[in-house]
Amino acid sequence: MVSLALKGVGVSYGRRMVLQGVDTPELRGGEVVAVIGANAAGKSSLFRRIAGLVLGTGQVSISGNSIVAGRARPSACYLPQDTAVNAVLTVYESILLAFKQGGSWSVSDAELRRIDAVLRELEIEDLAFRGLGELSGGQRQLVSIAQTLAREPDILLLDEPTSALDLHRQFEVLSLVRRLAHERRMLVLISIHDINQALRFADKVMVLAHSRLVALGAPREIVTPALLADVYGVRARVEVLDGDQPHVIVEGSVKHAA
Ligand SMILES: Nc1ncnc2c1ncn2[C@@H]1O[C@H](COP(=O)(O)OP(=O)(O)OP(=O)(O)O)[C@@H](O)[C@H]1O
Repeated sequence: MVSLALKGVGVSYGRRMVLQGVDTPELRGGEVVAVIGANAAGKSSLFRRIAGLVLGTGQVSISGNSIVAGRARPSACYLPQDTAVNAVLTVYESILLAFKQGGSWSVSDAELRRIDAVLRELEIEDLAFRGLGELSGGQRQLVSIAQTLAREPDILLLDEPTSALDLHRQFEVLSLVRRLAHERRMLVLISIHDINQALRFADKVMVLAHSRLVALGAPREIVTPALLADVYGVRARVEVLDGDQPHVIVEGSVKHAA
């Protein structure tokens, strides 16, 4: 089973350090880890560092092997926040291309069935032969997710994958990702601003603030009013709804507290 561990990981852009000293215990396949934090906290930078797309200090180990930036690493697949659109391709072609990246160009029936299954699971079969350029923002986001899932990576780094999706689609995508993580023993790191979705779908929460990892653990233990005040500057309470589901209710800003 795949595992990921970070030791003293840092990221700088030029002389500006945006993350430092990020240490984690071994995160294992089969888990969904929500990475949360305010805007510019370094969530995308951490993902790029894990994917080997930016250099930095410390050590990223995947299944015990240290990762070196710039080397191809098919086991970790990064879905960026903003994905470029090649308007010439159809949805199906774009998924096929993403899927075949770095591999042979022959396509087996089993591989075509895998793409069909991903389209079906994301409920976008009707888009298969539409051009990418004619899709809505949410539809494009679903296609990007399909491209990533079709590759069946061991580690999936999803950077705000539901930011453009409606409520139904958010629920469906997060449920699917959670199910696939558990079934395929895939490790999923997902950056997400909706704390309630993180509480609902993640097995663990990782919190970035003040250029550091400030907390990592079970969502209901980590997400407390004190943490929300520190990380987001909000006054909030956590209520248990539907019997067992914790839910964050934001009441105001710490700055404007009486
Ligand atoms: N390519 C880059 N060059 C220089 N600075 C960068 C670059 N990418 C990100 N940064 C800076 O690094 C910091 C962290 O950015 P990052 O995108 O990792 O944050 P984030 O937590 O993903 O933010 P958001 O929630 O707003 O998407 C920010 O201050 C940002 O301006």
